[in-house]
Amino acid sequence: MDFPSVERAVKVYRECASAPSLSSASLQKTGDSVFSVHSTWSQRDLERECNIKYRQTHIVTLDSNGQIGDVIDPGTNTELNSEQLVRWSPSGKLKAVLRKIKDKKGDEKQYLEVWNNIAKIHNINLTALDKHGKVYEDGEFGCLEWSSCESQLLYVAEKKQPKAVSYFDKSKEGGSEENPETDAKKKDPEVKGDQFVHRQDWGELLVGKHSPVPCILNLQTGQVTIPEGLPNDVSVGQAIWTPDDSGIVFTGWENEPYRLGLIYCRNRRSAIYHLDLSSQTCNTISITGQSVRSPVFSPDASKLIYIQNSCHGPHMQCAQLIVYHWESKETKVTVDIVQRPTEGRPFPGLYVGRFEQQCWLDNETILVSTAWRSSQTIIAINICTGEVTRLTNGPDFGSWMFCDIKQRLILACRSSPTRSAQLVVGVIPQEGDISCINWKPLHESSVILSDVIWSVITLKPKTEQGSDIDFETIILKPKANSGSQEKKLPLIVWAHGGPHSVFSTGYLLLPGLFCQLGFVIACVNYRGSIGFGQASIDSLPGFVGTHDVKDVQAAAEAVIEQGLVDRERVAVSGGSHGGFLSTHMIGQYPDFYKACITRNPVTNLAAMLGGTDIPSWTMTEAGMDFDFKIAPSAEMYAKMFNCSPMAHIDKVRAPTLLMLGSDDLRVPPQQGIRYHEMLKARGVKTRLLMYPDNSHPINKVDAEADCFMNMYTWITEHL
Ligand SMILES: CC(=O)N[C@@H](C)C(=O)N[C@@H](C)C(=O)O
Repeated sequence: MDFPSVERAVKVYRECASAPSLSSASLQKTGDSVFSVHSTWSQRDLERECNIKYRQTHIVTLDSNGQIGDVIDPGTNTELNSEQLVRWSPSGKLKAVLRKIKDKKGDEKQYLEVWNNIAKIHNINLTALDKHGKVYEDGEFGCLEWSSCESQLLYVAEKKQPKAVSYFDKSKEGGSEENPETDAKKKDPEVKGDQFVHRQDWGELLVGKHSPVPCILNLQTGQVTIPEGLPNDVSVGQAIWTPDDSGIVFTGWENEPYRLGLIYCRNRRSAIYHLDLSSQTCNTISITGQSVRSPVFSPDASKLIYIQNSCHGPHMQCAQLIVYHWESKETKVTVDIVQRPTEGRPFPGLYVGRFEQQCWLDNETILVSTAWRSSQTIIAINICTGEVTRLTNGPDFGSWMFCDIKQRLILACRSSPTRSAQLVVGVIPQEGDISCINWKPLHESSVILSDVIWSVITLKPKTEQGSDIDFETIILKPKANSGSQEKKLPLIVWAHGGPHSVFSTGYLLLPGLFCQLGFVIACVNYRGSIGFGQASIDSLPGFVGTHDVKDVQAAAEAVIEQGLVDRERVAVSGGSHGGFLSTHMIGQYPDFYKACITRNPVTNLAAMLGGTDIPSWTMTEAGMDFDFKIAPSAEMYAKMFNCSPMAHIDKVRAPTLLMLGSDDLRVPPQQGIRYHEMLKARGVKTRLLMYPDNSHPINKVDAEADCFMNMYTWITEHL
């Protein structure tokens, strides 16, 4: 078959990759029945080789019936690359902005600004205050919270460490009149001989984040204080004010005995704490020995909700929703873990990282997005009864992210495999069925793949164990060929990473690109994916390399049975655990797959254990309990090796492209390098691309684009 030219692939990449992705969106009430929608987007800029950030504003009015009236787009997109966090005050009159700026010497400085509707009214140089290290702006720990009286801001930053100096540093032996700066710095405590002490951080994508502490900026004095009374050896994040501003509530992750990588791992031991600022006493609110996160107060301040799941086992799990009554201190599980959804009770459970800042419809109902089989769905939860109502379930958009709620106006972002992100608003009915929402788009999707059609198929597993758990596959087909039997198309089978994550029917850049270029794509949500109940998740550890492999193969066969695909031209792709699966497929089905493309693949669990930021993961997925003290035995290493792709290396024949991020702390590049060397030594065609300054996702703009073009040329050369 003639594949589209490389030039065509470049053009399609430019078009599809130009789709902006939403970073944040919020609603502000700006008048009677008038709301403004501020959204921040990130977009690849191939010319500048970076992601740019910009803000868009829309105005939404409600008519006399309380329904959406006009949507006005003033066309005021503004690029904003120095803003790290933005937070509107409770009254909506002030806006706090954390900004990162390079000074004339090229050193990075962080400022906290406050704006009113006319101008900037405060600007505090946090770096110059020198009370703490960098402010956290990530999605795990980061926060920026206004006190209810709008005079204080709460955020999280790296704890200031005593300065480490050499025993031989003469400048430290005494101040001098010529060097007053040295004298001033001498006021800070100094520790001799600590310069090279290893300080563990929170791992992949959280490099340099060791010991976050809460910080309070008083806007009247311009002073920052780090509250006293914090628990020892706990990393503080997601801090919020208590309703009367007398204290703070936060998530604290245990630092001891050592940190395990936090990103993509919602099973780290943590607790919800309440610190009383005047008495400087700190108490736990949640029970200990769990993994908890995201505390949020109800609007009437009577209840605190948070998310809880086990701190043992799989890295992502179905979670409980906990309600804590602030006065009585009583705790209740309001939404429990769902083992197996059924036809009568299809809700598959909660899979939530963090609640949105404003998630309350009223004092009883919260709104949240969660994985629901192969879609991302907005649900409403009555926290008194635990009743769950699905608010989004249309055929056109499979991915819905809840953004904000003001009064009964809801702001959401939706997408599908053929349409990039689109902001929509709707009004939640006061009475009757709250899922009857007429959604109104604020703009068109910036990319529409009109030549692609998508569907989801449900499959039964072909293994005895766990055979009662079904799984799904998202299929993308080029429209022109979807009805034709004559010209069969090449197929790419795609496996997601994790393994406990999911492909949702939102905008999928790489699968969409390949489909635009004439491939059929099967994105497999094998057993163990999130969104299908806890029993599905628990069915995989101990069976990786078997159950997941069989499900991926069953999905490939099912798509071929539909008659559109040429079974002689099948390739496999995936990153990380998806790379583990891709390399397994070419080892276990050497006649079936004609090419393999993989990003930072796990190829040998036994070897990964010593180099990854999540040694616990390698043991759990191989079916063993992790203990912080464990020094694995030879049998344990054997178990990990035996379920790895490396155990099948002798059978591999498919040409294999490996793309590695040199700075990946999650799956060390040696995993891919060794696999590449083993293939070379066996005469199997292979190519290794190493992307400097890229970590696990390989998502720097130039690297990502280069990955795609190399994937395309590799596949078209070998299919
Ligand atoms: C928990 C985790 O990070 N596992 C990795 C091996 C993995 O598969 N990561 C996923 C999220 C990825 O796609 O990179």
